[in-house]
Amino acid sequence: MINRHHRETPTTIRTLDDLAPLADYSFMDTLHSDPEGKANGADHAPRQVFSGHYVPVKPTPIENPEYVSHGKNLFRELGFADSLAQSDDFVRMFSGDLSRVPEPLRNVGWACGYALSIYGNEFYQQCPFQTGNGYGDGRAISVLEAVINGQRWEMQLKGAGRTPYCRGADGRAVLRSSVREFLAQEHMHALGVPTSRSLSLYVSKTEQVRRPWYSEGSRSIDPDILVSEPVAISTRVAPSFIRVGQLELFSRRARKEEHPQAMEELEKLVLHLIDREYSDDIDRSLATAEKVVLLAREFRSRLTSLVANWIRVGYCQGNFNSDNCAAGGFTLDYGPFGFIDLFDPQYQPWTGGGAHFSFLNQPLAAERNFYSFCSALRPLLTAREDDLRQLDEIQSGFPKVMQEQLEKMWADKLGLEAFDEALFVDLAKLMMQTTVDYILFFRELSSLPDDIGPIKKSFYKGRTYAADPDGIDRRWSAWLTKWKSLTQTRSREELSSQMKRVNPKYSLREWFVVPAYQQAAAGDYALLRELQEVMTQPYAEQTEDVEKKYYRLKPLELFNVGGSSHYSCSS
Ligand SMILES: Nc1ncnc2c1ncn2[C@@H]1O[C@H](COP(=O)(O)OP(=O)(O)OP(=O)(O)O)[C@@H](O)[C@H]1O
Ligand SMILES: [Mg+2]
Repeated sequence: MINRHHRETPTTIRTLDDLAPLADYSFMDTLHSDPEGKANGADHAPRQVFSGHYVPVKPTPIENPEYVSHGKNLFRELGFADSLAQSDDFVRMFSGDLSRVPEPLRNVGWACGYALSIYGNEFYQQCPFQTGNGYGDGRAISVLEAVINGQRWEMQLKGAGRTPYCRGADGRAVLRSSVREFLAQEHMHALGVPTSRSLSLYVSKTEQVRRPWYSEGSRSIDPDILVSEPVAISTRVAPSFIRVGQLELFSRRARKEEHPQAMEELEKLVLHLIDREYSDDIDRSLATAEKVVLLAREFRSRLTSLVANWIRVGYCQGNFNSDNCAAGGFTLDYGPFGFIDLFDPQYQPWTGGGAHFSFLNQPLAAERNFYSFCSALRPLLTAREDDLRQLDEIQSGFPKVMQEQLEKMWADKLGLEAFDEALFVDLAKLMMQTTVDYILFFRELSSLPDDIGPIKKSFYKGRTYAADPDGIDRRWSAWLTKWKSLTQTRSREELSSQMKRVNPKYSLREWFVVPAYQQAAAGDYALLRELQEVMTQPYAEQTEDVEKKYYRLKPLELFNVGGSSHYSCSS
């Protein structure tokens, strides 16, 4: 018999009325609201927020919202009917208008402050007040926490207008950047890489904002024109949106004893993080100090695995600051990211990012974020010598764990039982000298070619190759022979299918996305939806048509094009 008091998720959620009873705002009982925040959420002007974990903020709806797309796989996982995404009250809520949501949904959302460390160094100057009290969710506003099928999800609008942390900016996101994030999140999930997820995407038919961008075909490093672009709101979903930078904000306050509750607020945030993101790994009944040590160990394991996965699939985050590093260990903030075409350890699409956030430097950038994370936890272990020593050991052990994860990842990509350094070093050299397409190369290799014919499909044939093609081909043949000799312990079929589960066939290359958001800006969403379909099955062979269109080298004329090969901002 069904217990009528037990909150069962209906088999299918068809209306906002079905979703409303699943809302759970209990975090408001444990976390602190900014004491100066206006309860009605009419708090949109930039100001300093001195304490509290969140500020109540009412989103600013976009005018005349139109449905663009929704995360179909996520909808299925949540038990949402596809039709829900286009139903009036759902569209209204997720395009920023909370004024008419059914109870017990609330008509005020919330935004959070966070601190910033860049490559492990604490920064304050990005805050308009130079104190760190005005930095945080400048255009991200959460509107709901809900427990759906036993799992808790926070739903966060991006581009829903100003918050106290907007730093004088408009709080909007343009369609271009919203499309990029929307597609990338579901692609990453399908690639098997932990990430925030995409719920929905709505665009305004009438409201536009001006942003610096690149003229058609521009090769300029920095944007060379101002363009008017439609504003959009995408909603992303995760168990929480707590960032390493958020822990740092509260830790800095505790360290400096900025207010009497600073230490308590840090502890509450850390316990909240554990509850939302680590409840399966950390026993609730432990004391805080014990939990903190376990948290550091588990986050280290997730972060190293995450970054190894990024490299496996050819993803460069671009701006891996501590405020873009989710404390739950998943990918967050798809701003100046990119998926690699040509293998280049220094690949970095963001012109403001520098080499420290480049493709193969991501393990080091992660290490810096991990150090910021551990430093933020340290005040909670004051005078606990033994726990502090453990934390230090966990911190200093990061490079070793990272290296193990990377070696395992390269071994998997190559279908080897164990990492072979000499083979790998030879390969990396050859890939760079030949200039190969990262995705095509590993996928062709996964078909276990008899000779180098098939893998030549992945060659861009740069200058070094062109100077001695036969010589380099011979080296490839020798490499392939050596590689094969190391893979002979497994049956061919088993090896190939296993490699194809690790090496994607389709990747969300920027030059696929550009025409999709351009057409979307003109009201045509067909290409965007096609990309969504293709990129949510990245390991599948798919049809011949799809293969022709999406499994190929980047056309040479598209290299070095502003807005596609590189971008200075992404908002
Ligand atoms: N148009 C804008 N209006 C207000 N604040 C903004 C705007 N664009 C960026 N910000 C804020 O500037 C900071 C740095 O921006 P960044 O590009 O890392 O983040 P983002 O893409 O907005 O957000 P997130 O990290 O939440 O995905 C963030 O705190 C962000 O909220
Ligand atoms: Mg960010």
